[in-house]
Amino acid sequence: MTKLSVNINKIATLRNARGGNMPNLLKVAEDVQKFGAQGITIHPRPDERHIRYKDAYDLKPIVKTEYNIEGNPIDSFMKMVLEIKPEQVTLVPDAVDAITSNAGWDTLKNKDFLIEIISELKRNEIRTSIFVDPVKKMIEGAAKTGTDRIELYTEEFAKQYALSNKEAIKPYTDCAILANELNLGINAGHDLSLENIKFFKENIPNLLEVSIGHALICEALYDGLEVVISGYLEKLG
Ligand SMILES: CC(=O)[C@@H](O)[C@H](O)COP(=O)(O)O
Ligand SMILES: NCC(=O)COP(=O)(O)O
Repeated sequence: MTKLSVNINKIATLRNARGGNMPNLLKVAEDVQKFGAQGITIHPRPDERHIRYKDAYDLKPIVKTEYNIEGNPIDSFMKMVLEIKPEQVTLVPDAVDAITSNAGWDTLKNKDFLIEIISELKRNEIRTSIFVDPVKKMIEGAAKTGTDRIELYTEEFAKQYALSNKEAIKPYTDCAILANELNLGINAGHDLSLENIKFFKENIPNLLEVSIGHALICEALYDGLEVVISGYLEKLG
């Protein structure tokens, strides 16, 4: 089974546009779970332009499924996740001013740093995942960091799929086979959508979890969160 974790960053973006509490992020998180999503993902950024650190704390008692917090493990991020203790922390090597995530870890160059951060998270009984490009030597490097899982960075797949280039799945499938051999759990995310998710899932052996935000919220503008979430669950089932 592949779990659907809904990234609610965009709900916070909309709320922040007017400075009030509409839409209510906590209510949306409750409803998303009620509609069947098996997790909630947030990716707070240092400028707090969407999810704020306070939201991350407020969400803790609301998330009854799996709480996944993503981000660059700068000091303020680590302090926060060690206090909140979500089920999973996904490490992403974002630049401070990145518009969105745009690269996976170089797991070779950052090996010692990742080992240190991952050990600290695991000492606190938090499952770890690290965001990686579909490049075999980066998967091999990931296995040496001690991480529980990898998150395959799927932007390039999504871009090529939209151009009908289905061959673009190959590096993802190859890396997934390797990750399975190395006993790494496999998550995936970035630009996954109702259009491309079924094909992606069918080609990734043992895909444990996808985190989806941007497309899912855009799709929900037309069809509503409940219908869209059940659409994903059907395709992931
Ligand atoms: C790691 C990843 O792909 C997502 O977390 C994405 O970066 C969401 O962040 P934004 O909502 O800031 O684009
Ligand atoms: N980890 C990926 C994520 O949380 C959502 O990415 P996107 O669907 O907003 O591109």
